[in-house]
Amino acid sequence: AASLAHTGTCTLSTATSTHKQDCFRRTASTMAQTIKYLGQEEAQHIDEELFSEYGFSVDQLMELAGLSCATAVTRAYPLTSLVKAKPTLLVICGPGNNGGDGLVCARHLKLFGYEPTILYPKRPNKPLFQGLTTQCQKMEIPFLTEMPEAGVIDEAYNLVIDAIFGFSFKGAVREPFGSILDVLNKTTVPIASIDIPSGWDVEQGGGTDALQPDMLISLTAPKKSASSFRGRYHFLGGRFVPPGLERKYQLNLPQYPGTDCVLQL
Ligand SMILES: NC(=O)C1=CN([C@@H]2O[C@H](COP(=O)(O)OP(=O)(O)OC[C@H]3O[C@@H](n4cnc5c(N)ncnc54)[C@H](OP(=O)(O)O)[C@@H]3O)[C@@H](O)[C@H]2O)[C@H](O)CC1
Ligand SMILES: [K+]
Repeated sequence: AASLAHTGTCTLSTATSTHKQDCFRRTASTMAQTIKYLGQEEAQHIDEELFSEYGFSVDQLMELAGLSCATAVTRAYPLTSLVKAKPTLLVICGPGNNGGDGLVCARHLKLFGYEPTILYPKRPNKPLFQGLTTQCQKMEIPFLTEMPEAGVIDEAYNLVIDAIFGFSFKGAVREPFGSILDVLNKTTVPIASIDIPSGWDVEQGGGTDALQPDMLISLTAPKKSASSFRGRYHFLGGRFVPPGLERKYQLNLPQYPGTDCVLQL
């Protein structure tokens, strides 16, 4: 029965439970195709409208986005599943709001029992990011002063969280992030990318030498590049979209279960 293909939830009485789970996952993923995959400008317009028309502040949405990311990570990599003796994670934060999501995510993961370490090489001189950095320091999360070598990362951490670039990334990667991405490409530890795998074109995806994350957490709605994602876990987070905005952009968001802030696609 396991070799039979289904497009709906399997009702075969002879099917194994694994087969039924596979069928269920395929059905969910077929349904997920109806979600709108956003272009770069569209994602930026939605973001701006959330602030200008809908009255949100950046810190509010960043908190919800970062909490979604931390929650999704706990679903995909529960504490009990980690292979290293300690539940260590490396969170790499970039210079924009994607990096801010990473700082919030790290803080919540610490509260969830993980041991995050942060690399934050380019810190914007703005109260929001200074506050998020202080909060992480007060949570006793260590900050690295430089990117470790690939072998050291593989030895020391269970997972890398990529919060380097999000939907405003454009052009060739500038330093110090080019070297950081080069190291990440040499690691074997799984990578969980927030919103976009860093270095990927937001719409076209990554080239042959691009990062291949094990997990992608799309915020608000997936971006076009998410259709090239081949990792194991694709989650949707950022459950804050008002109905008028969802209608205007025809996002066709799936219903989040109950009070959950994430949904596996
Ligand atoms: N509505 C939502 O879903 C929300 C999502 N959030 C998160 O915010 C990011 C988008 O944040 P934004 O600040 O607009 O942009 P990024 O984080 O993607 O990056 C901007 C910084 O990256 C630098 N940059 C851009 N291209 C390159 C490059 N080729 N090389 C090096 N550096 C680059 C850029 O530098 P500049 O010098 O150009 O200024 C910026 O510093 C979204 O993806 C979500 O993760 C919000 O948290 C909540 C709402
Ligand atoms: K990212």
